[in-house]
Amino acid sequence: MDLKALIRDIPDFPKPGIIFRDITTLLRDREGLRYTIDTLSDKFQKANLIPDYVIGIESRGFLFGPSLAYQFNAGFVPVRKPGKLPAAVHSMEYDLEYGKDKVEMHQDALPPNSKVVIVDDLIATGGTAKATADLVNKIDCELLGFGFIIELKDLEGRNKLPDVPIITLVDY
Ligand SMILES: O=P(O)(O)OC[C@H]1O[C@H](OP(=O)(O)OP(=O)(O)O)[C@H](O)[C@@H]1O
Ligand SMILES: Nc1ncnc2[nH]cnc12
Repeated sequence: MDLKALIRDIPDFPKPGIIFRDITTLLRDREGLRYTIDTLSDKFQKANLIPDYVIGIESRGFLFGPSLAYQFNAGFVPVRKPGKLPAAVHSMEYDLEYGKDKVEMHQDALPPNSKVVIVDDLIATGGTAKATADLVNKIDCELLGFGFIIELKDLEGRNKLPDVPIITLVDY
């Protein structure tokens, strides 16, 4: 299936010069959505990456992570932007193009020695995924790999990530 044909390009959003890869048009397409989740989970399984927990990154990682977790009979753990999670959190700051941002995860979200994968819709500079991997590192868990629907290759975000398999479906 041609997933790129289902992803809409919006020029100059959210600022001039950025081509926004809009996955809402993929999500609303019933065959496209099924194909996306099935293919992502097949690729994980073929690589022998079977997690106990899927970690999804707010907010667009929440659109794919739970379905993937369901396929693996795994749990889903949200990583959120600051101040959203109610219980005690681990926090990790990371650099943006201008300034800084932060991601948080509940301290008790993952039992020690859990096997986890990190899922998001898209990897650009890799800062968000790297910060999420650093959060997992704070607890004694095993990061099996990453899954992204879209990779923006030119930004070389994968070079920031730890040396585990990275599964992607569409490159730009
Ligand atoms: O690789 P990076 O340069 O870190 O960028 C990738 C992140 O940017 C987007 O999220 P965004 O921060 O726009 O938030 P959203 O999912 O809530 O729209 C995307 O969903 C990834 O999480
Ligand atoms: N070009 C892009 N399209 C959609 N989401 C993004 N997040 C970072 N860069 C993006």
